[in-house]
Amino acid sequence: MSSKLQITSTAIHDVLIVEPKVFGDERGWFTESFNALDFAAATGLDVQFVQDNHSFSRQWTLRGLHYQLEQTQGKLVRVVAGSVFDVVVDIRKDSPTYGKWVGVELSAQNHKQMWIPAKLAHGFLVLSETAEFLYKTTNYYHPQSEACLAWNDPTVGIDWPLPAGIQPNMNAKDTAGFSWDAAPKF
Ligand SMILES: Cc1cn([C@H]2C[C@H](O)[C@@H](COP(=O)(O)OP(=O)(O)O[C@H]3O[C@H](C)C(=O)[C@H](O)[C@H]3O)O2)c(=O)[nH]c1=O
Repeated sequence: MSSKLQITSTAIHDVLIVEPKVFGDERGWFTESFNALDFAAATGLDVQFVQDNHSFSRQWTLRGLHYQLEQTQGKLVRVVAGSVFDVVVDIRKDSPTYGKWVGVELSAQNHKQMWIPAKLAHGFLVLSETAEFLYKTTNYYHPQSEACLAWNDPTVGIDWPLPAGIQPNMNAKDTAGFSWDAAPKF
């Protein structure tokens, strides 16, 4: 166990919450948001990241639930401004947690990160007025094989923290996401 990283398991067996040590002082704080050696030591994983992504979203924006069928991407995700409810759905047919979902609040305040292995559907709902979402991926963007699982499929039953009467702010692609039954799986 790395002295600088706290790893917590989730209801999906290989989805991990990663919490880096935050060093506070009279000026503010410092943290190593990613350290390859510490990450490997704390998780036992050997992953190489090839792309960093950064998105800005307004409150109640919901992006997802996305995955790539080819060039599948492992993701290490975090929030640097505001807060989001980050969700992962297990779409691996041979997984003991197939069909299960996990949701965790990631925020600039809690410094929590989520490690999401490849072949999982991922999305998030913005809880704060705005949010900035950063993540590292283990493979490159491959739009031609992108798929989207519907955010509100009753079979998956994700319990999004949406206030009554509020509809999520989504693009057309995500609004037309596959139902659980129709969604391509691994
Ligand atoms: C993902 C991506 C997008 N783009 C371009 C394509 C579009 O012109 C524009 C917005 O793309 P999109 O609407 O797919 O962005 P998100 O809805 O934030 O997509 C992401 O949302 C969920 C939460 C994920 O986990 C995925 O990493 C990713 O699918 O950025 C790129 O140029 N490179 C990229 O890697």
